[in-house]
Amino acid sequence: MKTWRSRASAIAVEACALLVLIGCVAAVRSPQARTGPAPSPAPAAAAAAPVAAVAPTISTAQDAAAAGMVEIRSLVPDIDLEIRYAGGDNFVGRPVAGYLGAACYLHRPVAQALARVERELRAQGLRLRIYDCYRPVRAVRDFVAWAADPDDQKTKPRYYPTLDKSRLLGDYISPTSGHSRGATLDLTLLEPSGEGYAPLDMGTGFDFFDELAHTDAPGASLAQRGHRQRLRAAMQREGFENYPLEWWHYTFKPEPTPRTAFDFPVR
Ligand SMILES: C[C@@H](N)C(=O)N[C@H](C)C(=O)O
Ligand SMILES: [Zn+2]
Repeated sequence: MKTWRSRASAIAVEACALLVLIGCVAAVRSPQARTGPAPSPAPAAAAAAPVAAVAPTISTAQDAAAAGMVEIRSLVPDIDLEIRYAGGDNFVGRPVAGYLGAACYLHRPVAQALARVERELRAQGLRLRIYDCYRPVRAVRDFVAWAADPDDQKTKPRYYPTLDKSRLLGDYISPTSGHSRGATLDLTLLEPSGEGYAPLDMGTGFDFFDELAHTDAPGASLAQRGHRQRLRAAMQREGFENYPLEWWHYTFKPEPTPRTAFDFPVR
């Protein structure tokens, strides 16, 4: 027959086991235990957001050369650049801090890989349009401050009509963006149109923060998903990985400086 002492120790063991289990579940659910921010409801959102697992250190490099980066036009002089954060046509609705000009800086091997993508696409009659490349840390801080201001909703109809502004930080705007490490860029495909080139229909515009922008969104038409897959295939062939929540966002792997972010201005 069990004594009260042995019954008490059995209960204590069970209680400990329960606590361990609760601890494990809490750890799995805790944002600190994940590499990315809060999960989105759609299946594609199960992918980890492009947030550094360890906060990167910020380099003191004052310009691209010191950072080991090159401007893409030094390799492809006529590449199509539409650097949105250097002007007012973006989700913030004004030029973003740190963008003093419209330029695309990337670490040299990343820029070289991008030049190869452009060359392969030109052979198929297509081209790239680049929306953003290296993004200074101060620009990311500007995004974070904008996201924290609920009074400024002027770009909501165009950029996040279905989402509350408080939901953008994390899945759609990273507070420690890979762009600041110089191996990530945002881009789309262009096709011949009239005298020049026009963007292929991707189903949403650049920086449209919505499930429809998830690369494999079931809501996109077959043709739109086909265009997204064409961009993804061309980028993957040269070592770039897509972020599944944004059809336009790619990172070259392995990153040349995975633990270092930069803060020199884009000019
Ligand atoms: C803001 C958007 N263009 C983008 O780049 N989003 C990802 C998640 C990022 O901020 O790194
Ligand atoms: Zn991006």
